[in-house]
Amino acid sequence: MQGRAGKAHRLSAEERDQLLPNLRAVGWNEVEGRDAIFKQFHFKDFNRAFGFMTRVALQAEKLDHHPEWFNVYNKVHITLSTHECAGLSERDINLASFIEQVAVSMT
Ligand SMILES: C[C@H](O)[C@H](O)[C@H]1CNC2=NC(N)=NC(=O)C2=N1
Repeated sequence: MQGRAGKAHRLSAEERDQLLPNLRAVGWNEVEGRDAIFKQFHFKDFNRAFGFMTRVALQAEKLDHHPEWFNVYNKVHITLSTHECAGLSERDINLASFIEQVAVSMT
């Protein structure tokens, strides 16, 4: 069981300036009116979309940090935020980074 990836405090402005540009560069965007990030993923088919979700889900369990997500056929919409601090924490950044690795391997 991996420990929790990072503390659950809201990211400071400096941390955001450091950490968010890399995620914006691959399509993550801040959510209007909520301290969260969002990205839409499109896969070739449902199988790949659900395989992606399965791999992310297993990591979310290991990290005890879970996405908010929606799936219809080959599309997966993901919102990340840390409920404990009602905002973005490094756990969200870590999970987003993992999600990107899985997504790249599922194209
Ligand atoms: C009890 C359990 O450890 C907590 O509810 C975990 C579960 N997964 C979580 N996921 C997210 N995104 N934020 C949390 O604060 C959180 N807390």
